[in-house]
Amino acid sequence: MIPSDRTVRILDTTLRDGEQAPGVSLSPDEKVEIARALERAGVSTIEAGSACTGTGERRAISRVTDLDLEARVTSFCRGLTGDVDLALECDVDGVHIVVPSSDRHVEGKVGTSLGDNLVTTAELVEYATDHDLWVEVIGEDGSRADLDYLAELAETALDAGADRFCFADTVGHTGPEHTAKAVSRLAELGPVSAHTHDDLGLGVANALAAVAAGADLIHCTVDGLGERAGNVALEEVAIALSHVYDIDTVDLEELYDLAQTVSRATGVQLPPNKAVVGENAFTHESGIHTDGTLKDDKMYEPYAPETVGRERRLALGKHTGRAGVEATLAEHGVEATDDAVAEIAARVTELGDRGRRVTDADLLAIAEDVTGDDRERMVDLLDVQATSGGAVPTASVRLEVDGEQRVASGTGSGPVDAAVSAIREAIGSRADAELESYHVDAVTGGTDAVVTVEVTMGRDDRSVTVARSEADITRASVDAMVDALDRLLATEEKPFAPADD
Ligand SMILES: CC(=O)SCCNC(=O)CCNC(=O)[C@H](O)C(C)(C)COP(=O)(O)OP(=O)(O)OC[C@H]1O[C@@H](n2cnc3c(N)ncnc32)[C@H](O)[C@@H]1OP(=O)(O)O
Repeated sequence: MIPSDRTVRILDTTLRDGEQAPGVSLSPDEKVEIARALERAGVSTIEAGSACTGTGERRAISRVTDLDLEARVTSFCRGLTGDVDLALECDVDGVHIVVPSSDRHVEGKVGTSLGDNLVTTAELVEYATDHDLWVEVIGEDGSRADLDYLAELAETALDAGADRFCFADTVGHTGPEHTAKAVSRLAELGPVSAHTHDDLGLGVANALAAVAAGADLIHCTVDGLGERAGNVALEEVAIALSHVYDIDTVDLEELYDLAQTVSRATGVQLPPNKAVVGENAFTHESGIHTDGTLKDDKMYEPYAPETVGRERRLALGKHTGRAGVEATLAEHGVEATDDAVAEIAARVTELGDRGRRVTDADLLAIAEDVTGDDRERMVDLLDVQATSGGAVPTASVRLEVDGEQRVASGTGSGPVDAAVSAIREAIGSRADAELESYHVDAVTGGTDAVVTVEVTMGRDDRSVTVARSEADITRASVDAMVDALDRLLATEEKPFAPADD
């Protein structure tokens, strides 16, 4: 049990351990952007990188220290005074001195002895504290170390002046019982942190066990990025401590923005089912859940999506029931009789049965078919042409807008971007909408693959999702966007300015 009056702080290591995820490399600008987002969330410490890695990394760490944040900014250092010197060059507030603690790491990796390792650790801590650095000593591979030796190492570090010692489950090897046993032993000696990895999917369980046993600083990464299966995810630790134990760590409302910022910068997409920040975390498709949620929004959610800066969404698919159909139609200003709703729900399920995700546009088309309500299109795509490969990708579109033909062209970073500019030019700014999301999936293999483009466009407080499948990605994208625009504008009176708008 963790009492709610415990103070627990978050140390974020996205910029160091998170960046060690294969394929991830952050530019100095990206590190700065993420550090600012971490500061907004209120983490206590930002491990900005490993100064020993090279001049580029040192430049990036220095950019973060230059921000003069409230959060303590630190660097990873191996057990080498040279690494501490390099960290000092970046003007960090503190260092994590990583020393081996298991026999495997002491003898097999660093090639020293258990006794010499203690001596070196004490010397390094004194060296770093002499330079006015905040010092955390991390006993690398601590979960596989002999616990008596780990405690001796911690005592040596603390006696030499280290601010804290960190229990590291470096390879994500252990479980909550051993974590609790080790951390409670270390906590008798002084302040303890915990650094857990998710190789067994036990990162959060071990972090919470560490807190229960006395750790008061938890190393995390945003989105759980990190070596191999990753580190424990900041958003998961923060929400678990808040929701289950009533302990505040960071500003929870910042979590979604933080997750998106890191995902964009690293190029690592979030799994849809990821706790807290995944696309599906507050999305309901199945009929029973949707119906229950519409009756009481707490019915199928542990906490409100707004708590973590998100919104609830209803999705359509194989498991949709009448309540979900009625609510989604209402969002688009469509009313239907009970019989029509039942028929539309049956057709949505049928479409879902074919393995398709059902979009808003699908639902509205089914509804029109069932109710016999024809509607006039506000925007229709007559033609699109795009060229790429030259200096500037360009596109031209011919649209029918409110009964009148409009032709426009645009340029962009690629043919799709150019086509979007052309559409914007053709419809005018008063009828513009925001492209909220854009996904492309190859449905078939090979260079002749059919691609499915799914776009969500929003205008005021409404959004519409449309999917199109074609061999030509530009055509599919433009078709989907024009359809979404058409659906968004259909409920408005005179959304278009004159042609010369
Ligand atoms: C659990 C963790 O996350 S550990 C952090 C991992 N982070 C990194 O590796 C940071 C990025 N790494 C790098 O930029 C490079 O590996 C550098 C600059 C640190 C070192 O590069 P190189 O000199 O080419 O060494 P290389 O990468 O081949 O090997 C690592 C060296 O660090 C030593 N080392 C590893 N851990 C420690 C430690 N805790 N204390 C002292 N030395 C250590 C190894 O023994 C090895 O030294 P050796 O070549 O004398 O055997």
